[in-house]
Amino acid sequence: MAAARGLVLSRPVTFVTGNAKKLEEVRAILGNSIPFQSLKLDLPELQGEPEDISKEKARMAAVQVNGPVLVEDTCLCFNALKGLPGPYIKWFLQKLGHEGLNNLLMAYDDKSAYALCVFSFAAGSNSEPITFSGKTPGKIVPPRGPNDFGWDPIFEPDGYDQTYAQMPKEEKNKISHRSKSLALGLGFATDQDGGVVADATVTRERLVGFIRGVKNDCCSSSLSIRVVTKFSHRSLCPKNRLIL
Ligand SMILES: O=c1[nH]c(=O)c2ncn([C@@H]3O[C@H](COP(=O)(O)OP(=O)(O)OP(=O)(O)O)[C@@H](O)[C@H]3O)c2[nH]1
Ligand SMILES: [Mg+2]
Repeated sequence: MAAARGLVLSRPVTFVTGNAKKLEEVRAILGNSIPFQSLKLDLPELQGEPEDISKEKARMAAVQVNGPVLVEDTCLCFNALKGLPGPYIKWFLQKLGHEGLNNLLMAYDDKSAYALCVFSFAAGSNSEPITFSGKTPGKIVPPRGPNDFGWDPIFEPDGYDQTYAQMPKEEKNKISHRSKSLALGLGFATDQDGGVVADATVTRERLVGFIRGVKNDCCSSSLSIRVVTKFSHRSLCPKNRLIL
């Protein structure tokens, strides 16, 4: 296991999002573990794969903030539709509503879906962002529960008989796509063996890129971040945690 050492960033991390509910959840999940500030900005979004969309958001955010940033992109993926609406869920939800989203699956027996959250961290405007993805499997159901956040009322996570919307917030935050992604990226939630509780993937190449990027942007001391993660590829580094 690598020795623990702090990484020093020039400025506190800014979580950039135009979505107040995301911010609320990120605050609840991170608590006081990692200090961060937030900036309400609705960044333009690429079309394409979730990871590329998230990374590009991070690049744009880092330029605007001129410092270390965290962004995320959230997808709701229907297996019968080969992952669509995916990153386009915001527009599908706006145009079709909960009923319309259910109707998209009318022709299919398979109602399974997954919520995917891709966080990207860029240490500064010259750094290549690194992404962390968290995924929660479930199924699409007719809406149940309060309608205060997006598609929460129509997503029932596997192993639960409640939709995200019906679950107490703390319960959702324990198992959500968002908390899994954050757990992987920031080493927030660790299990009893010290492994990260996350259904997510990170490769050695991405970590190396991240470390290089952070080193490029390291300056004077105002915030120290410890990133704890676990290689998901068993042959690469089973049960290992990397502490930067
Ligand atoms: O029911 C939900 N439970 C969630 O946990 C969740 N997380 C995001 N969303 C919604 O899914 C779309 C993602 O689009 P999105 O990632 O581009 O977000 P956004 O544009 O709202 O904010 P941001 O891009 O400025 O961060 C938007 O409609 C969000 O409201 C959620 N809905
Ligand atoms: Mg957006």
